[in-house]
Amino acid sequence: MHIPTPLRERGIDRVHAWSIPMTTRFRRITERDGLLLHGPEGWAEFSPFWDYDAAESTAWLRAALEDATTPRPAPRREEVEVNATIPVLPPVLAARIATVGGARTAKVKVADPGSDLASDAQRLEAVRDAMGSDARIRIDANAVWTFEEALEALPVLDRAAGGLEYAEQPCAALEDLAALRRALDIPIAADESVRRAEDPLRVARAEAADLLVMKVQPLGGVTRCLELAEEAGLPVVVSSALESSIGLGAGLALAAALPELPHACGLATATLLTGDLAPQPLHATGGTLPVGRTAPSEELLARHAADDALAARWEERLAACASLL
Ligand SMILES: O=C(O)CCC(=O)C1=CC=C[C@@H](O)[C@@H]1C(=O)O
Ligand SMILES: [Mg+2]
Repeated sequence: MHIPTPLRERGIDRVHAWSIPMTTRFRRITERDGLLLHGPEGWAEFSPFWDYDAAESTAWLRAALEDATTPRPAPRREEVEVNATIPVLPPVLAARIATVGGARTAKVKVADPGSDLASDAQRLEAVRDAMGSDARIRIDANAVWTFEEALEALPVLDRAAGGLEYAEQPCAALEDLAALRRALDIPIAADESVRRAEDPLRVARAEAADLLVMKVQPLGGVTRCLELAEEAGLPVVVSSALESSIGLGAGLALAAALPELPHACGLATATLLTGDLAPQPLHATGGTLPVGRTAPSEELLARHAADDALAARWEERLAACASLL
């Protein structure tokens, strides 16, 4: 694959396109794909979702370039506590994956077009039953509710879950998030209001969230996330963008470098992929993941190589983003 000049100049000497089917449909996708870039520090991942245009995807490229070419920040911890991530599934299946990898925290997807409030509540009840009373359960509504819908749904789901750790992005608008915080006793986390906003700190200034979800690629890299976290002054939950274990490693580097990490991180998503690029994929044990750089094997790069048509789309996308750097 052609390596754009600005990347070559930064020391990128290899680019590889990959594609791996997901175990379950998540975020309306059934297949995860992207590029790995190799540079002086090792391999890094560039894998913006296809609904991100070139301008928005350029932050993802900055993140990958930083990770491939500059040393990661000094870690303050060697392992990171992670949550199980539970897609919109029937209660029996949701309960089965709630404790995968020994997780003591679960994040349950709700408000999907394919589910309703009653089935979301049943999923939460099943997850609480499976995990026990001391586990933490959070939900993620991906910004789909109106304020009124959230005001109705959140107390119902809070009861079904036997208490929510927090609700992630119940509504899209900052005013609605702020009003929910005032109206309810359930902490609110901002995700889309951070990762897709022109100003990721506006949500903190608007007092519209109790905590911030940070994803390394959409926010432009580990260093930028650390700066944003310091400026925001709110607790941070590091979460993945459904990367392979190569990209998850950058999320773990951020989680390891944050001065404080009071909540489990959403980085245990390698189990949502049917395969991985690293011989030892980042699958949690004892509810944690180890911090450190993960390298792919040649065998797995070959096994999961994108076909020619997909590789050509990625080559084009890389060129477009590189020209915007
Ligand atoms: O936070 C987690 O437990 C895992 C990551 C996760 O849920 C997500 C990753 C990428 C895209 C998203 O739709 C989703 C999220 O909204 O947080
Ligand atoms: Mg989210």
